[in-house]
Amino acid sequence: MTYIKKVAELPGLTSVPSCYAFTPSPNDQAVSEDPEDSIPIIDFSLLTSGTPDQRSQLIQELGQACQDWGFFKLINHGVPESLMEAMIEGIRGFFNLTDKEKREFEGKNVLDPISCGTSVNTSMEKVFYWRDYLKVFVHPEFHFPNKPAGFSELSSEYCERTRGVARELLKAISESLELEPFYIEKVMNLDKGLQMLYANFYPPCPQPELAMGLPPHSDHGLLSLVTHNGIGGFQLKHNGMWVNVNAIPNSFLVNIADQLEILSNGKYKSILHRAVVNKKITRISLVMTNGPSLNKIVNPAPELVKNGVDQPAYHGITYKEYLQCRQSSGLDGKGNLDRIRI
Ligand SMILES: O=C(O)CCC(=O)C(=O)O
Ligand SMILES: [Fe+2]
Repeated sequence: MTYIKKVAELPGLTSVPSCYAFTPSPNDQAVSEDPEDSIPIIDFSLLTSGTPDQRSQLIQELGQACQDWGFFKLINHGVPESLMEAMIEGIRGFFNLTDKEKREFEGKNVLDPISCGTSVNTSMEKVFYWRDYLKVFVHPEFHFPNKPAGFSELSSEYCERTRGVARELLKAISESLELEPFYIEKVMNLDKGLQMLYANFYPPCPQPELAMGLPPHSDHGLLSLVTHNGIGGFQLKHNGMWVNVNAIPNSFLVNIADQLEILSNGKYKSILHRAVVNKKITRISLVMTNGPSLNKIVNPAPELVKNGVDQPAYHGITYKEYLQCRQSSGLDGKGNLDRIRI
């Protein structure tokens, strides 16, 4: 297995090696011409320190964003910008380690607390993605590579802060579903909730139209908080078209993930998104997924089944099994969720 960083740095590389070249389908390449201005923006500070009126107005906007987009940009979230920037530099430092150093952290199994590698699952793929990754379980137990120096301490703080933001958002999302504020927190056992960090490294690519950073997929947890180094490449699917999303500086891109789609019985749908690559600049992204505890069986909330739809739309499944199925079937749109749809 060769890291894509190494491939991209080969002197005189002018074309994509065939094992990274996809046949582009015209349908899939279409990107919406609409300005991205319509993507909802949620002001987190109104949730935590707004007046009761501002808070309830915001919860309504949040519910609308979850329903219409499954996605929003989060501003004024209280995580220091310096910490976010330091994390991106920590990730850069990690991928700049030697191959030998990185190999120490290669995991074998989907439930290994630390793993790094290239593409998504090279043992199954015929064509590889233009992406190196580091994936770490950071809660309920904090694991982390011990290199580069200081990165683990920084990450510990970042994980705790983003977990706090996610919990506050999940409280508001519970309310937007007309459930009591701590509903999701309690039924998902968030005190033992699995939080995972994904660091993605996409080096420049000589033919970005042939390669793919990450294929269309939805995230597996409840809610993901994404940041990046300011380089475009994140696209989400909205009304059948891909929309380019550029982050507002110092904001999070927040997406609804599969367990929240199940819990809400499909009222809030997990969003399909992907990462495209570019010719000039390395793109780094940092994704924090916040999920239930591993042994939690996730079901549609009975309160929501009674209130709206007649029948549960998904079979219950433990989060652990869900992760294992996803790993063995690969990143395939929303295929993993489709398997448990009733
Ligand atoms: O690189 C990105 O912006 C998105 C990454 C992503 O979707 C993921 O790691 O799940
Ligand atoms: Fe994702």
